[in-house]
Amino acid sequence: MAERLTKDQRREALNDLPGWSLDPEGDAIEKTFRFAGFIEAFGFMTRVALVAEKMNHHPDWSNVYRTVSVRLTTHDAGGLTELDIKLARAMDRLAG
Ligand SMILES: C[C@H](O)[C@H](O)[C@H]1CNC2=NC(N)=NC(=O)C2=N1
Repeated sequence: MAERLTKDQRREALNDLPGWSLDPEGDAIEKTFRFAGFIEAFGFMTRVALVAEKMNHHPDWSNVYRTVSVRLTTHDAGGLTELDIKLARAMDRLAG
């Protein structure tokens, strides 16, 4: 199972993830993605869903019209792990 990141590892990972922020407890990272419209937002979610399923690592997220709000945490570990960082990078790539 993936190990929770240390404080230093969390800080280092976030330096490399523009737009992502740590939640107050340090157990999750969050980002709000905004798209041109609903179809673009939903297309993003569809592409991410395929990657997430392949990784067996799934986002907590919600969609309102052209906005997708994302929170990444590793439920099995009760906090942030390398899997969340990997998925965050994939989401940034798929949003671009
Ligand atoms: C059994 C299965 O491996 C787990 O339930 C997976 C599925 N997707 C998951 N997604 C996330 N974000 N955290 C998890 O701990 C997790 N665990």
